[in-house]
Amino acid sequence: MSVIKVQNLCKTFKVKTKEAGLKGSVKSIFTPSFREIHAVNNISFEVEEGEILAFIGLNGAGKSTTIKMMTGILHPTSGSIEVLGMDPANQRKRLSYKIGTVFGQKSQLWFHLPPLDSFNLLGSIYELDKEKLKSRIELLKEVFEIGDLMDIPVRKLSLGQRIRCEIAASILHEPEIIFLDEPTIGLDVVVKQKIRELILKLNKEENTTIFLTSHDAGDIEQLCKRAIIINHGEVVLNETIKRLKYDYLNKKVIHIKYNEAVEIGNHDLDILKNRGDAIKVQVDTSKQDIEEVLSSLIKCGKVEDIIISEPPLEEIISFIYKQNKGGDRDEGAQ
Ligand SMILES: Nc1ncnc2c1ncn2[C@@H]1O[C@H](COP(=O)(O)OP(=O)(O)OP(=O)(O)O)[C@@H](O)[C@H]1O
Repeated sequence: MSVIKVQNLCKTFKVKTKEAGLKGSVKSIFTPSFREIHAVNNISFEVEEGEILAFIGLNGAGKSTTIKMMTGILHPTSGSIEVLGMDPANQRKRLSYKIGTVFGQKSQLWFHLPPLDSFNLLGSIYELDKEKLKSRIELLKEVFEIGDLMDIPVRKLSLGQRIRCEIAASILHEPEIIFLDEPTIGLDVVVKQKIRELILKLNKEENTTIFLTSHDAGDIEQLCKRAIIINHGEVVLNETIKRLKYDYLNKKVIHIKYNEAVEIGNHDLDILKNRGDAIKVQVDTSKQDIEEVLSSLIKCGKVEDIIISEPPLEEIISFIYKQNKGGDRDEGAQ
């Protein structure tokens, strides 16, 4: 069953333009001119109940504008949105009881208050029964391991601690859908992994539908089953992660350091860099078994260090854009 239905959605912003200098400023007062930014340009997609969907694109592609329309913050210019059978723009309050939002860069917790106070305030806003709120807070304290943080003012929490509290706060009222906009931004790898585990647990145990935007390939690979990629406010790809992995997320880079210079031999390897004692090899996992490549490299000499990395998501998205003749951008489409 689809819990989100978006059809031919458009959002156009009208922004005032001004010529440079004092003359331009005066002219813009008496004869203002405008230009249009088509932030979201005729997109359609659906999200199934219990799905974790990645909604990705480079800066300025239209992700936040779409989320804002789906949560009722912005009104569409044209097209339609249905979230849990409701029209977000006209039923924003009713919808807010059923959805949760986390904007990684903005806090919904009161900065100078401890999380417990914010949780109690949010409980009142969502009109939760006192006993139910208490037991929900107890459960979230345990699952999110935030029991020790509940009395510390939010401004004194680390970013990772704050994000754990943010996500807990966003699901206090047991929403059916949560919108996570960059939930792991700025976090170190260990905390990132913890947040990913919590998101998966939430999806599994409460069957919460998750609409996720992220610039982190790891988030997408580990959490999502499907990704929608947008560019210039248009959907350029709507594909399963399995397919995406096969087509685009299949490149891994092995950095290997030996204690002395080695001879790699006649292997069928895509060597990006060879310093003798340090070698960088790219593996296309859809064609080569990474385990086999690793074991052949390990046999070449005494290994001091191995790192396996993947290309940044931006690189992958740019590649997809080029394939779809979209081109890159960091500003609004005209
Ligand atoms: N209130 C606004 N007024 C005018 N233009 C806007 C407004 N909000 C967004 N835009 C423009 O719409 C386009 C899409 O912006 P949006 O914030 O949706 O992108 P995004 O994909 O979320 O980018 P990012 O990853 O940087 O957050 C951009 O060109 C942006 O400048």
